[in-house]
Amino acid sequence: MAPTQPPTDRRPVVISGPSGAGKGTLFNLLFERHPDTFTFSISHTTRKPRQGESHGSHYHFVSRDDFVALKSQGGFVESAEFSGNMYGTSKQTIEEQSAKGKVVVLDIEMEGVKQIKATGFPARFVFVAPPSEEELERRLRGRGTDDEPSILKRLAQAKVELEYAKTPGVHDKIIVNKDIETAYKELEDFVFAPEPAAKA
Ligand SMILES: Nc1ncnc2c1ncn2[C@@H]1O[C@H](COP(=O)(O)OP(=O)(O)OP(=O)(O)O)[C@@H](O)[C@H]1O
Repeated sequence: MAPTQPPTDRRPVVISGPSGAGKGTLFNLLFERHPDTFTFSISHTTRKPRQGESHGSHYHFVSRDDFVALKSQGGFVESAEFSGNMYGTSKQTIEEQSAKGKVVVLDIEMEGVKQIKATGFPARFVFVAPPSEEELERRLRGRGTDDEPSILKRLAQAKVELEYAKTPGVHDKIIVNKDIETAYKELEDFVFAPEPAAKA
């Protein structure tokens, strides 16, 4: 049976895994089936807003100087630069969203996961794996959102991520997304499970 009470474990849920493994599909189901329980973390970025994007809703749009200052104060749990723009998840944003009673969900790539772990920020780490590399390729092609170079890049990166995920203790839960409803149930069960007792 689907849980009717909010999760007792309030730590943010960090979801990572290769592009095309089905992270988005899974957390969209979680948001749909538990409206008002979860929220996405809103990232900071130095890139300019695109048409239709608003400050505080899609991103916190900040100047490079402000970004760098916040970073040097240890204000980000993770940050990265892509195509000349900086992106990061601020501790304050997570804390504010948690204070509104929501469980924060973060969709983060592997380097970000490493950074969050290094800061010791309390979080739960879920890795979504594809059933096989062949199926991952089928899904990436089937999705129809990427051109050939992008698909090849994602597949190469997937190998690195799948290798990293074998490191013991990195993830609290590994979900192999074969059948979507089975994988969803695993995610839901994990997210709603009580917080494990602290080790003495
Ligand atoms: N269990 C499943 N069985 C078959 N197809 C699936 C399954 N889960 C997801 N898919 C499909 O695989 C494709 C990739 O899924 P999705 O976009 O959710 O991946 P993602 O991990 O969020 O990727 P990205 O990191 O690039 O955003 C989509 O077309 C989706 O519909």
